[in-house]
Amino acid sequence: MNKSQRRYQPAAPGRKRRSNSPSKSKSSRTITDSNASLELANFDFNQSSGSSENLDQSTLTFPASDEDNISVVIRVRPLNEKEVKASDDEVVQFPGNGQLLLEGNLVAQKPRLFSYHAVFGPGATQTDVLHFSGVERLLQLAVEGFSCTVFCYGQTGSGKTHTLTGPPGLFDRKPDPLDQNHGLVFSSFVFLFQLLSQRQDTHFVLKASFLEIYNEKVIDLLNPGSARKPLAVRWSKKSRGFFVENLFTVDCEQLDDLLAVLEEGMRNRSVGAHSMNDHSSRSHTILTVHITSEMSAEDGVFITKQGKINFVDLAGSEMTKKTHSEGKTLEEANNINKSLMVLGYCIASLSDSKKKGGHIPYRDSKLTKLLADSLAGNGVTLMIACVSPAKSNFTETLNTLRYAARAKKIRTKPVIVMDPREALILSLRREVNALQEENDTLRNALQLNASASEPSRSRKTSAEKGRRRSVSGPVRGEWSSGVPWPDGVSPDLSKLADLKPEDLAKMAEHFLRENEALRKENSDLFSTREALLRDQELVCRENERLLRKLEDVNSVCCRSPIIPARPTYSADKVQAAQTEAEVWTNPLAQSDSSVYGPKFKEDIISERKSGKPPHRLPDSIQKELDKRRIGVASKS
Ligand SMILES: Nc1ncnc2c1ncn2[C@@H]1O[C@H](COP(=O)(O)OP(=O)(O)OP(=O)(O)O)[C@@H](O)[C@H]1O
Repeated sequence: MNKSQRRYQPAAPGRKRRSNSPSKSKSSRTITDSNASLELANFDFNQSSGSSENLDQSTLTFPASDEDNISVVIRVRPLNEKEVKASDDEVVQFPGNGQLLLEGNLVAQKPRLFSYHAVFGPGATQTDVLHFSGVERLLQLAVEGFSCTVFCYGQTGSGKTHTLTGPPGLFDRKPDPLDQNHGLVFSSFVFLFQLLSQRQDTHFVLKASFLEIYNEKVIDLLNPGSARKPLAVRWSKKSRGFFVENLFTVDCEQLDDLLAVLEEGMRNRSVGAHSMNDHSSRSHTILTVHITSEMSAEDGVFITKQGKINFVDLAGSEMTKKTHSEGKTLEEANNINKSLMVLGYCIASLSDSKKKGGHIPYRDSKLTKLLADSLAGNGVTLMIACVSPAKSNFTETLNTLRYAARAKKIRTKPVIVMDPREALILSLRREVNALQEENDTLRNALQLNASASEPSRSRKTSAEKGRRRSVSGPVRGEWSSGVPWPDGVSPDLSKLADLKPEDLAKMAEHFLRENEALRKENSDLFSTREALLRDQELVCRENERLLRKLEDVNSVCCRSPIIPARPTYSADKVQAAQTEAEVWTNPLAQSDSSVYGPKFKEDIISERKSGKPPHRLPDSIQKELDKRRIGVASKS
């Protein structure tokens, strides 16, 4: 990439930013112009502003709460030329408070009211989406070490690509950085570099990758090669997540480098035309910026955090009858719909509180494998659902709004990703500091010439610490660590000056023993922690092994004509459900009473005695079995 050709100003001059007043925090608000409306409800303006003051850097959990829902905002695009020409009616209304009203399509249908974190009307600008969708807050969190994702979902032609990267053609020529049409990705990059420039105490390293999932194949958009060779998606034991093997990542020292990644990927992504969109994305794309930060913490310890932000532009769901897709476009549409269906099942399972802890079919598509962490793992996620206001798209709009409402119920547990060794060193360092403080307190208690207030303060501190360590509090004649006083009675520390030298010597000896006991306790705690970490590692490995086994079993099940395939949430499953009469099993292959019960076993035995085939098998399989049986019979 030629960097010199792509040099931009870090902060685009002349771009007006709407200031977010802190006083508007958590307020409902509507911004309207001639034909625009932007409703914001229950939305924390502080959190979406450019300040990182709210972030508690000392904790390893998400600052708002230890569990948080996926944020969901809706963007309604204006009617397009075709819809205007056809005098299509608008069926979407904006009552305010982050609500959206979808009018009934038929006279008999009731209007439906949905509620989200924010709703952007047709007149909302790209800058409005940047400031009020919460993406700025996500960028701050990514800088703090969280794993963040913004994904756009919606039917084909609803404005996903427009929202993320801008209108079509923007990247056909060298893009103008001042163009107000740039999407969220471009303006996020600018905002990100502004954030980084404010953090002089931290060293940042940025790397970016850009991939697409086209017909269930992962293609590197920064290094597609002439053959567009697909890359493998694998499970990482270390990060406990899926990753794309050999994906090209580019070091991005400057804003230019990030923008060059965006341009390059946009040029290489798969785009096609159908009757509902002339520039339809035929693949899902994931642009990831990895942000590694290194800052000095305490006593020369450096803390490294690995944050990231994913921008996911999903291909639009499409009704192939309406898009008139055929041939290659039809194959693409089927793959798009299939992977979106798996995503839908994952979202439905995750949002259903009754299914908490149940199986989530992430492994059924590449898209869900790569989004697993964003959907329910340790990430912070923002979903932008794009819809059309036109009556002709009523069904698709209703589906998207339902999908989005479900996603809103999903809770994730965001955590900062840190190097485990560094985290351990930091916590050990903190323990050592606490011990040193304790020593100082004890030493202070021994200083005879100290001012009168000194011993009383020391006594208070020691007593407080004793309370912290001992559940039942210090017992008379016994120090908090359990080391008894020589004569069984603790001395009055406020009268240290009156003590005899031999008593003081005894006391000093006692404090030394006390200190020794504390060190031992500390080292015991560390050994326990080490043992626990080892146990955890073993459990993880075992889990890993079982998952691999499960995958093997699945793949065997899917291949075998005898064993029914595991129900997967895919088009196949729906088809199978529709033709239930065709679903069959081979009970001879499975006679485990724990699965089928004793009655089932008896049935099989009686069926075997009667010589009847247990179930009607498909003809081709039955013929094959008969052939083999004949073969066996003639041999014998
Ligand atoms: N909010 C908007 N304001 C103005 N034009 C818009 C808006 N949203 C979408 N459009 C226009 O509508 C057309 C279709 O949008 P876009 O290609 O972004 O849809 P999409 O959801 O990404 O579709 P697909 O899933 O087929 O890729 C584009 O010409 C785009 O510029």
